[in-house]
Amino acid sequence: MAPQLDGYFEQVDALSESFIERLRSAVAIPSVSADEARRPDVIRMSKFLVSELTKLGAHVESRELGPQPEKPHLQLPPVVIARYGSSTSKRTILVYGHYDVQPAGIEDGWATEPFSLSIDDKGRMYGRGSTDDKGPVLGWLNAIQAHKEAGVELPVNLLMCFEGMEEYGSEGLDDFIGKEAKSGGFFADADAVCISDNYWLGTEKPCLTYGLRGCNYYSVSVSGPGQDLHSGVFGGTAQEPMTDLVRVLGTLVDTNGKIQIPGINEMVAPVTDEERALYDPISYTMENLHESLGSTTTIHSEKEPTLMARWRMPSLSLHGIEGAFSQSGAKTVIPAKVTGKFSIRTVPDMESEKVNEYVYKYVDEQFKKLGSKNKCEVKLQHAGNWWVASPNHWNFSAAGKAVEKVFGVKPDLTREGGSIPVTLTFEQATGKNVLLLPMGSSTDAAHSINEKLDRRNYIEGTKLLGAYLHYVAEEPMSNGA
Ligand SMILES: C[C@H](N)C(=O)N[C@@H](Cc1c[nH]cn1)C(=O)O
Ligand SMILES: [Zn+2]
Ligand SMILES: [Zn+2]
Repeated sequence: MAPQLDGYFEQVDALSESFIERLRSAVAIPSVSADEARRPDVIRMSKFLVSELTKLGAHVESRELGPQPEKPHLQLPPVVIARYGSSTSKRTILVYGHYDVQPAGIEDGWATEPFSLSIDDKGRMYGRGSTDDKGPVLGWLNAIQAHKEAGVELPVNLLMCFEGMEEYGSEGLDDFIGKEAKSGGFFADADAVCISDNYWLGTEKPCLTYGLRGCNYYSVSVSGPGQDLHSGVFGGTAQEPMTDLVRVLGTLVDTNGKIQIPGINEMVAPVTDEERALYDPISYTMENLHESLGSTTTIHSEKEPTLMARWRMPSLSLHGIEGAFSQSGAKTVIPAKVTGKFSIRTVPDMESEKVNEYVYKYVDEQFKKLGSKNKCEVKLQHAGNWWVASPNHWNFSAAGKAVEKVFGVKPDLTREGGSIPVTLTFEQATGKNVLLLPMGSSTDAAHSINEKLDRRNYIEGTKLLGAYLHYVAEEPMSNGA
């Protein structure tokens, strides 16, 4: 395999500038799934992928998912599915990624235009979606191209599934995967699944990830007055929705992250001694956290409770308030309706439905305690389950060998604090092992301002994805099903 991989690696290096241009084109499409006005751009991004994959010689289909639940005037973006190779003597690997991104605007504090790839002298490539998840998605396309141009045969059949609603709870995708994983469906012959959509723990050492937290995302709206009011004219005469909302939101979690909703923490599976022992060997320091956090304002001061808090415990975050005055300046308005957004990251053995029940009950109680005449409504916006898999499978061993080949180190085995709602769906629908093989590093600032992907992670990451396909082709079946 060595000469084949060497030829492939050389080709990746030779094509690296064109791979960066491919990422530049993708970042320039503001495919923000949460923003209705951006839906045409999300669709444009799907077309970009279809066109790139077609040029590479893949069989590509753009599959419609129908109207968006709750917003039926909007069509969901299509799922782009593709196949490269169909040899019955090769293993078939299904890869997943998403082409939608989180919202971003220069006014949020970005140092450069978020939808224009900007590369600094250290090779940091800034732009929304660079690491989450356009870089990794394009990594698969780059891997195909470099194989073709190096004249190296892809040692597996590659199935691809790229969606455009991941950052909005992967609406519509579960049913689609369920259907396509069945006999005769597009994904029916997958032997294993690989997802590149999370991050290394630090900046130097790659990792393989076998667990994710789930995410239940809520909105809580408080309304009263018929329209926004002048606070000089109406202040002191009307009960204010914003006052009620911040008081309710303030009861959900404390400064040290302890969730105040009864029943939530009680559902968490106890940590076993065996599990605790897994944390010690992981290469991670509080300095790594400070670097990625951009501050030292941590809740814990030690590595183990920090990693547990991220991977193994639930957390509740407040995200924002729709309808509130948020610009600079001093507008003296009383907003008539405000909607707070918060989410709970879930872990084993939390049950999503129960989490919802506890949240609704608690929010109602807290609002009632205020004795307000305003109206309060709490709703689930979307939910995705937690996932934990076995890393003792050929899918993981192959990825471990690929990491050693490309980066010269053994990867850490990690869990991830973020959520990829369809991971569990893929596992259940295909009945196959799912591996998370991240490309980006801990300092990439996914979802934040100044999101970036380092050139090294993108180019060596492309090598890694290709090398993984070679090692996966060679792994004996005995190691897992
Ligand atoms: C880990 C992945 N790259 C990611 O960012 N996932 C999102 C998924 C999500 C859930 N609700 C909204 N988006 C995340 O973890 O926030
Ligand atoms: Zn994301
Ligand atoms: Zn992502």
